[in-house]
Amino acid sequence: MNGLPVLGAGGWGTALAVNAARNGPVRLWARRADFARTLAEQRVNAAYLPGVTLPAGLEVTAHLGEAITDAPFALVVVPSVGVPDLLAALPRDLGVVLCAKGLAPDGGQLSVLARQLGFTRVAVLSGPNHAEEIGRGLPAATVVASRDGGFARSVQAALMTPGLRVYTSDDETGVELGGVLKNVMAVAAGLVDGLNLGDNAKSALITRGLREMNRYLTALGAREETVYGLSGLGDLVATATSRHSRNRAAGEAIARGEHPGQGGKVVEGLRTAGLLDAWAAAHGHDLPIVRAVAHVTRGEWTPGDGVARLMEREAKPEQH
Ligand SMILES: NC(=O)C1=CN([C@@H]2O[C@H](COP(=O)(O)OP(=O)(O)OC[C@H]3O[C@@H](n4cnc5c(N)ncnc54)[C@H](O)[C@@H]3O)[C@@H](O)[C@H]2O)C=CC1
Ligand SMILES: O=C(CO)COP(=O)(O)O
Repeated sequence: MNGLPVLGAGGWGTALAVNAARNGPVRLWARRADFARTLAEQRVNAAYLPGVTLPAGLEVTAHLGEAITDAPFALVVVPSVGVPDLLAALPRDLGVVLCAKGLAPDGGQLSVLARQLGFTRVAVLSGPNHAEEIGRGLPAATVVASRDGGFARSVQAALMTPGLRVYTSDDETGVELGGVLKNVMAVAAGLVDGLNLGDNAKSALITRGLREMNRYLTALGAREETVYGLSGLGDLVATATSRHSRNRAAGEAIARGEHPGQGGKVVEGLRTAGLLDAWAAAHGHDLPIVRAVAHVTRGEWTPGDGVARLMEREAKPEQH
């Protein structure tokens, strides 16, 4: 086997693999052998990305060693909970492109964890990128960020296609955390939708959510221009307003008193809200929307309580 390794055969891994196969061979790794066999035989990922045919240059394997042999780098596209174990199983001289939009178990960045584990070529990939649209080849743009500019450009070359415009950045923290935070804001946007609070409320939520993202990201060293780029504002808009978003749909379900599960597909914002709320409490940061989402998703506040607490905060200038 040869080609670009894409590790994780959910919706996003499959869409990235289909896109990269326009440039050359791709090896898609699925954790479960029976699932890998089904994908290889049916040439479609009916469970996570229905309606998208797997092209001929895309091979599927459940053997991790086979998937990465002789490859300079791999895309890591499993949900954030699975990233630590997968990284631990990879050789440290492999470049890793972290594509999950979630946090490490300690609430820190997955890119920081990768470096702690001994990886030296680390990049993050994030942007307004619904798998359902990229899998179909609809036009989209994304960002690959790495401290190592040469590595970012290699990843850019592997993923840039007529359907996907890939920009580079050296602001790893900004690009990574934009995608993490916007998921929580999308859950909040779903709560607004499910409660039928209207367009003004949704717009206020998105705008104040962006302000909250800006406070958190810049406190952690991100550049403000990154917050207003594709991986920040771009992905916030894409997710908070999308019929595809599982995070938005989970918020909507909670507001209606239903279970937030999305048919076995990962909803990163639910886990992230709790981790970020704990981080904010421990470090004296004010993240009111994150706090409301964490309390509502844990069932400690009703969705109505969450809205009331946000509306009743102290009066202040817009810039604060
Ligand atoms: N779906 C999308 O449009 C996009 C998703 N992402 C991010 O990509 C990451 C993966 O999401 P999706 O592919 O959408 O998820 P998904 O819910 O479509 O599929 C998850 C896949 O990961 C596998 N998996 C679950 N736990 C695992 C583990 N511990 N080790 C290995 N494999 C495991 C599942 O079997 C499944 O194949 C998430 O962090 C998500 O936020 C980022 C951009 C777009
Ligand atoms: O990250 C995404 C789009 O950029 C996908 O969002 P959801 O996980 O909410 O579906």
